[in-house]
Amino acid sequence: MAVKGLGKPDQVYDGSKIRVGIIHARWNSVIIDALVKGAIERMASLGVNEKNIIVETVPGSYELPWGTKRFVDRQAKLGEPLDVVIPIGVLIKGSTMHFEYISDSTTHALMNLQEKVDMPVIFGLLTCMTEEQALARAGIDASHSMHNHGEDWGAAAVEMAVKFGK
Ligand SMILES: O=c1[nH]c(NC[C@H](O)[C@H](O)[C@H](O)CO)c([N+](=O)[O-])c(=O)[nH]1
Repeated sequence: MAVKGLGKPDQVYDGSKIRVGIIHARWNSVIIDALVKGAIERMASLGVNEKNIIVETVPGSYELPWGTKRFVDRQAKLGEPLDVVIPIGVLIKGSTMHFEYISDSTTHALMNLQEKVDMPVIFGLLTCMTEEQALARAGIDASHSMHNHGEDWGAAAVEMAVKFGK
């Protein structure tokens, strides 16, 4: 019996009235692209209009917190305010402590950002020990051993924006 993983939603949420921002890093782009695609496809299946999904990028995961804050501010200034934002990054452990420091600092910064931007900031950071782990969590490993985590992030974005929107 599968124990781990996202449980069934308490109801199906209608995303037709929300605007979502996706801001993704450009490191490990093959994995990033699969995660972004999965998030967009799941949100479209929940009624989010693709013209209401705005995609922005930053160089790496470390830039996600500041980039997200400025992205949210910019959209508000344009008169196209976001209801929820999904920062997406893929960190893969190398031979130094770089991975640990970016993973930890970026995670805390994204969590704390929610109060500052007053909207849900979905946690779309993969922190993987190997490339194989990252490929599996984007649903693109050879054995398709796991589903695409981007789909979970898309579903969480719709639920949080609809359930707790302003
Ligand atoms: O998004 C990532 N950024 C990474 N580094 C770049 C970092 O996020 C910043 O862009 C850079 O340090 C400049 O600020 C990574 N590694 O170093 O391994 C990584 O795996 N993933």
